[in-house]
Amino acid sequence: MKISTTVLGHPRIGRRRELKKAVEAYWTGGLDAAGLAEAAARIRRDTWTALADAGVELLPSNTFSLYDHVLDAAVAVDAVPARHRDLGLDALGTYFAMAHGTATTTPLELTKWFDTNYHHLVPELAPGTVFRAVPDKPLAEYREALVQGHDTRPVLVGPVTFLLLSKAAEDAPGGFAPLDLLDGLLDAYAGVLTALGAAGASWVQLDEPAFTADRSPAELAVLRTAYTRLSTLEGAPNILVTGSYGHLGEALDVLLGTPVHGIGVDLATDTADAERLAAHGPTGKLIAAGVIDGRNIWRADIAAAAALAARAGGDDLVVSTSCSLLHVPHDAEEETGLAPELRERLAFARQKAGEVVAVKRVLTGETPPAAIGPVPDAWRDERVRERVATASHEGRGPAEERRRIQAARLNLPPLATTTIGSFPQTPEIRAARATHRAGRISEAEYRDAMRGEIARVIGLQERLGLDVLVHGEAERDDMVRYFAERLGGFATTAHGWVQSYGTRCVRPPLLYGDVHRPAPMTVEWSAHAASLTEKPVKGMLTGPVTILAWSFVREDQPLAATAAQVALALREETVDLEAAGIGVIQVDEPALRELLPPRRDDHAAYLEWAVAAFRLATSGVRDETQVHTHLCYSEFGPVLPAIDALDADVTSIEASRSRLEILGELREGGYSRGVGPGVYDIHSPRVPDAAEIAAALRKAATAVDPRLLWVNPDCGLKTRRYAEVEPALAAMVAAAAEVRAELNL
Ligand SMILES: Nc1nc2c(c(=O)[nH]1)N[C@@H](CNc1ccc(C(=O)N[C@@H](CCC(=O)N[C@@H](CCC(=O)N[C@@H](CCC(=O)O)C(=O)O)C(=O)O)C(=O)O)cc1)CN2
Ligand code: MET
Ligand SMILES: [Zn+2]
Repeated sequence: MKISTTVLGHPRIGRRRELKKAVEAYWTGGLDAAGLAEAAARIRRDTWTALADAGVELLPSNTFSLYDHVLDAAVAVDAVPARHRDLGLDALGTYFAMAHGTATTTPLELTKWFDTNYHHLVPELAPGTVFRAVPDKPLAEYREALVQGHDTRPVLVGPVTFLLLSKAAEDAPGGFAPLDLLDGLLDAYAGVLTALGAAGASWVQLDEPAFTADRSPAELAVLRTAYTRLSTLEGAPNILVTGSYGHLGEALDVLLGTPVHGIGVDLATDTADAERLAAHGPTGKLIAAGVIDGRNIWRADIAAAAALAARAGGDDLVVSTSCSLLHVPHDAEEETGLAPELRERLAFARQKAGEVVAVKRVLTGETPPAAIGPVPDAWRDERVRERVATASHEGRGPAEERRRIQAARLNLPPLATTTIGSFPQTPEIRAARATHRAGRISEAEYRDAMRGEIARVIGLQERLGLDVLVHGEAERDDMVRYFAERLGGFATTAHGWVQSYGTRCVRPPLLYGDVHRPAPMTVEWSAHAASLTEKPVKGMLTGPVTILAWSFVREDQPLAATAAQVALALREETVDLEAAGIGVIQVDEPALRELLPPRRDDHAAYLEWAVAAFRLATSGVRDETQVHTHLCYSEFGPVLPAIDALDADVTSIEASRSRLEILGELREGGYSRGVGPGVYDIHSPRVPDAAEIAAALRKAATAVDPRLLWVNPDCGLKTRRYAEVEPALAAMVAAAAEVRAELNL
């Protein structure tokens, strides 16, 4: 029996976010293309060195990306939309134009990468799309590693997942589906693979995570066709097909029936594929057993992982991670500020590479597995457990009734305008936070700076004529981390950055113990904002599901139990906000869709606890207090009934990059609550004009009852600059007035 070790991918932002800094400097002219290339090469070198030092034998390449690996895949097959190609920019310019648009062109749509907090760009395809192999990037990275002494396995998004993640271009005819383009795409992939083979690569990894979700017989047939063809190509490397973020199930049987050379399974999310492989008997293929969880940061039980790998693998076993390590930070050893009993339980990318090697050593009998001690008693809180056991999420009156009471209290115009919560995080705000953290300004000085910022943001919203104001979230470095820093049971890291999209990164908190709220978290800021204006100010909280989704969560109890603890803490906060006179409270759940399991069989159980947690968090306030929620970043079809069950009074929802498609779905579902479909995209620096927003509003008003309609951007404004935000919001307010007059509301 042969055993070796690998990881399916690696963090690519650099240990200190060097990539973010380099790319952003390139955009603003502070760094030239050569400087950017150098920074990128340093990160790749560090990655290969780190993996080799950890003892990993089979190293991947092309796991690096300047922005996004799905965008890279689109470029590798020349799937560049005409509007970006026609800009006439150089390759790098075209690449970044696809990623974030220009003053005159919209970017590709951005959406969630499976059930993770990573976001990928969505390739746009049309019947006329002509694919062509453009293997430059994987080839260059393969050769670069080779020069450094590493014969790597280039990694690409698999062709079928590529098509399933793509969307039909806006001008594509009705019946067109990206899968129609399979033949042409396989030709292009064949070109890329044979180029890599000619350069000396003996293996490539093609990721097909789309097959850990339910797939139709037709889609499974496409998988069979694709891999039968690609694995019998003259001159191509051996192919390792991986399925991450769930079990492959039927797709595993399909792949076993093709001549593909290796299969990677995610056994950390679900062990079902190990059973399927064990039942199958000898496969004659390399099996990459993903026993080390690529998505969470708790140290693995090495003995259990070894047993699982042995069950899945046959004569040619590769101990591996369940997915790319893209979703975890670089190195837990750097977190010297954490309590030792917590730090010793953590495994970030560097430790996970070590775990893969440790599993092999156990399997080969070289070393016994190290044991992990029991969870410390101090992490339990019996009072929290008691309160959760007796909590109820009943309490508010019927939605219709609430609507009437709130309308009388708030006295808002139809098509009321608002924003999603955050205003730009300016260099001044960040600098104030950095100097405060460094101890160079006092708590009081920092608070004064934030209060001043709130006053400025309130003044701006009054000048712009918005109807429901926000305090702007200046005091929050991140909408989850901010709460984690104020809740018991959480810890935060100093350097634990993870890429969210492009150059945007987050430091997910560690949720290790029972959660409780020692003191109010947001009341001071919201009350200050409300004291500065006659208009209603929305209190702003992050919901329980999103707090879990964007943290690394304990695994010693069901998520539902942890969610209820977080929800109770938030409920206490809503009650305090209400008591402070805040009449509108928004509880953001942008990650509601994200945690939805890939298999339909698992949806109901998830949605039940997710909805229950949201309702627990929001049902403690009186009927006259208007509860808003905000959802973004996904296709919401599968969770529409759950959105209704949240029982929020108003829901704002990302819609502009997906061309308001959500509205049709809402209408069909008979949605009868307040709804604010995002009328412009805030993820691009492009400033919309009033005519374009008015057009979006007219479209929205035909899809839902205009009396239910709110007017707001797609998401918060924290990533934008004031130079973009002010004209965009002015255009939004003007468009609302125009359409309000037209509709005679
Ligand atoms: N957790 C989470 N997930 C999410 C979202 C979100 O808001 N939060 N939004 C969606 C989209 N994702 C996003 C993710 C990140 C950012 C974002 O803007 N991130 C910032 C970092 C935010 C942050 O923590 N800022 C810190 C500053 C951290 C920092 O850079 N510190 C410097 C030093 C301080 C300085 O000089 O700024 C350093 O460590 O080097 C602060 O404001 O205090 C970034 O990448 O630039 C935006 C959207 C989906 N998922
Ligand atoms: N209230 C938050 C904001 O405006 C919601 C963001 S959803 C990713 O930034
Ligand atoms: Zn949002």
